[in-house]
Amino acid sequence: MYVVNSREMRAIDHYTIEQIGIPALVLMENAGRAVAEEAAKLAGGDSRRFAILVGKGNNGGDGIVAARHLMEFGNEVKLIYATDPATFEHEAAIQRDIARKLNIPYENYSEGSPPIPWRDYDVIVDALLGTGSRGAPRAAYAKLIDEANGSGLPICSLDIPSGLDPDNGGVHAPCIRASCTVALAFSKRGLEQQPGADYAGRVIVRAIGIPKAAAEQQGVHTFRIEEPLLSDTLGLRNYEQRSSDTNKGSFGHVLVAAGSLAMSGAGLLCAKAALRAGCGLVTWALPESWLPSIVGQLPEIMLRGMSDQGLGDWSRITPQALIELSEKKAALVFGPGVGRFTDDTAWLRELWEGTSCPLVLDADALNMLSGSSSDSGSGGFKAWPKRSSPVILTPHPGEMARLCGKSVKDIQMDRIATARTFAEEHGVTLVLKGAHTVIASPAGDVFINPTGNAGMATGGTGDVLAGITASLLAQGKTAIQAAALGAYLHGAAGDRVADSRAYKASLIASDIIEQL
Ligand SMILES: NC(=O)C1=CN([C@@H]2O[C@H](COP(=O)(O)OP(=O)(O)OC[C@H]3O[C@@H](n4cnc5c(N)ncnc54)[C@H](O)[C@@H]3O)[C@@H](O)[C@H]2O)[C@@H](O)CC1
Ligand SMILES: Nc1ncnc2c1ncn2[C@@H]1O[C@H](COP(=O)(O)OP(=O)(O)O)[C@@H](O)[C@H]1O
Ligand SMILES: [K+]
Repeated sequence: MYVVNSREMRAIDHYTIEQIGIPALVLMENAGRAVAEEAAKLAGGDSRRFAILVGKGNNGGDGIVAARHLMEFGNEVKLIYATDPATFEHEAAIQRDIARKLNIPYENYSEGSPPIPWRDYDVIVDALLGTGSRGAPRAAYAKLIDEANGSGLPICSLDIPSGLDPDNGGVHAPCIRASCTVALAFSKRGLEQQPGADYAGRVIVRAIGIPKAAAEQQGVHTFRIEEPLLSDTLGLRNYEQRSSDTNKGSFGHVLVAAGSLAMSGAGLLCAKAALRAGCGLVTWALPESWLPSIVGQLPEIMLRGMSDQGLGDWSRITPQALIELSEKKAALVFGPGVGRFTDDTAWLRELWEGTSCPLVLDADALNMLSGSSSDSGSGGFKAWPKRSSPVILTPHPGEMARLCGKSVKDIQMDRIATARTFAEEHGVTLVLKGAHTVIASPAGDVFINPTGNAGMATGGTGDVLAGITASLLAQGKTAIQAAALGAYLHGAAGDRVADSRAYKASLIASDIIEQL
C-alpha cells in the first residue's frame, strides 16, 4: 500500500482533479461518506450523538459532508466550527452552505468560548486539520483539541489526527488522540511512524475515487508492507512455496560470523534464526577457544573454530580466514556479539573487499563502519569500493546515529528520509530497526513494516533478525526482498508470541525463532 507525504498527496489531488477530471466535490463527497461510515461503526449503534469539529480547509469540508451522511443515517450531529465559517473558501464554503440549507445544527467556537458540554455527545469526529496542517495547532484549534482529548469520548480522526505532522509522525502540542483514523485514498507517512501511529489509533484506509495509478504517476515510492505488496510490488508471490524435488543444497548455505566469549548468545541466536528461516545449511564461525562449550547446543549447525590465540574474541582472527570460509557460501552475516578490537575498521574493509558473498552487517560491524567515517574524514565507507554483491545493514537508531554522525533524536525525527538518503548515497539496503522498521533500497524505495510489538525491545531480537535476513538472501531473494520480508516475518513471529502469552512483555528473543 502506498504511503504519501503531504506534498505527494497535494500533487495526486491536483493530478486527479485537473488531469483526470474527477471534480474536487466528488472526492470530498466520497471522503465524507467513508468517514461517516467508519465513525458510525465506531459509535456502534443507531441514534448516536456526534460532535464534528470543523477546520477551515478541505479537512473541515470533508467533515461537514460526514456530518450530513451521519444525520441521514439517523444520528444527531452538531458542527463545531473552529474558525468563523464566513471565512471558508472553495469546496469547504460550498459544504458550509449545504449544511445551512439542511439546518444542520452548528456553533461557532472561539478561544473565548465556554467548554463544550461533552456529555451531550457519544463520539467526536475530528475534521480540524488534515494534510494542509502546518506547525502546532493555533488558537481555537488548540483549545478544542485539548477539550476533545479531555472529554473521554472516542474520537474518529479524518485523514490524520489534528496536530500530527503528516510527513514524519511527529506530534505537536496539542494533538488529537484518536481511537481510529480514516486515511483518505492512501496512508500518510505521519500515521506509519511513531509517535504519530499511537495517536492515530486504528488506521483505516478508504478509497475516495483517486485512482492508485495517480500515486504511481506521481512517483510515490514509499509503501507499507502487507501480503498483497509482498507479492505485487516486491515480487514475492508464494514465497513459502517450494518444489518437492529439492535438497538442502537448493536453499543456500549461510555463514554466520558472530559471538565472542562474553556474547556467545548473539551467535547462537543468529545461527539458529538463520536455520529456522529456511536456508539449507548454516555454518557458525566462532573463536575456537570457546567452541567446545557450544558443542551439542545446536546439533543442526556446523561449527567452525577460528584461530583466536586463546583470547575468545575476534581480535586475532584474520579477515583472510573468514574470506576463505565464505567461498561458496550464499550469504555471510557478520557482527552480532563480535565486540570491537584494534583496527577493526580496516579489518572489516578487508572483508568487504575480499569476499564476494552477499553481506548482512549488524551490531558491532556497523560500529566498525561508523569508525570509518571518523577515521578518514572523507565520507567514511561511502568511499569504499562498490561491491558487486548486495550489502544489507541492520542498524537500530543508536547505530544509525553513529553511522550518520547525528543524534538519535535527529534520526528518529524523520526515519523514512534518513533511511532513504543513506541507502541511496551508500548503495546499500538499509533496515532502520525499531517500532515500524523502515527498509530502504539503494534505488530509493522505502518499505515500512507494520508487524512487531514493544515486547520485542529485549536483548537478542536484533541478532535473530540478522539471521533471518541472511537466510532469505541465501535462498535467492534479492536484498530488498530479504530485508523487507525478513522484518515482516520477524515482527509477525513476535506478534504471535505476544498473542500467546499472558504477559506480553515476557517475550524473549528465542521465542521469536520458535514462532517463525
Ligand atoms: N480535493 C479534495 O477535495 C480532497 C480533500 N481532501 C482533504 O483535504 C485535506 C487537506 O486539505 P487542505 O489542504 O485544505 O488543508 P487542511 O484542511 O488540512 O487545513 C488547512 C487549513 O488550516 C489552516 N491551518 C494550517 N495549519 C494550521 C495550524 N497549525 N493551526 C490552525 N490552522 C491551521 C490553514 O490556514 C488552512 O486554511 C486532507 O487532509 C483531506 O482531509 C482529501 O480528502 C482528498 C481530496
Ligand atoms: N517497540 C517495538 N516495536 C516493534 N519492534 C520492535 C520494538 N522494539 C524493538 N523491536 C524490534 O526488535 C529488534 C531489536 O533489535 P536490536 O535493537 O538490534 O536488539 P539487540 O541488539 O538486543 O539484538 C529489531 O528488529 C526491532 O525492530
Ligand atoms: K483531522
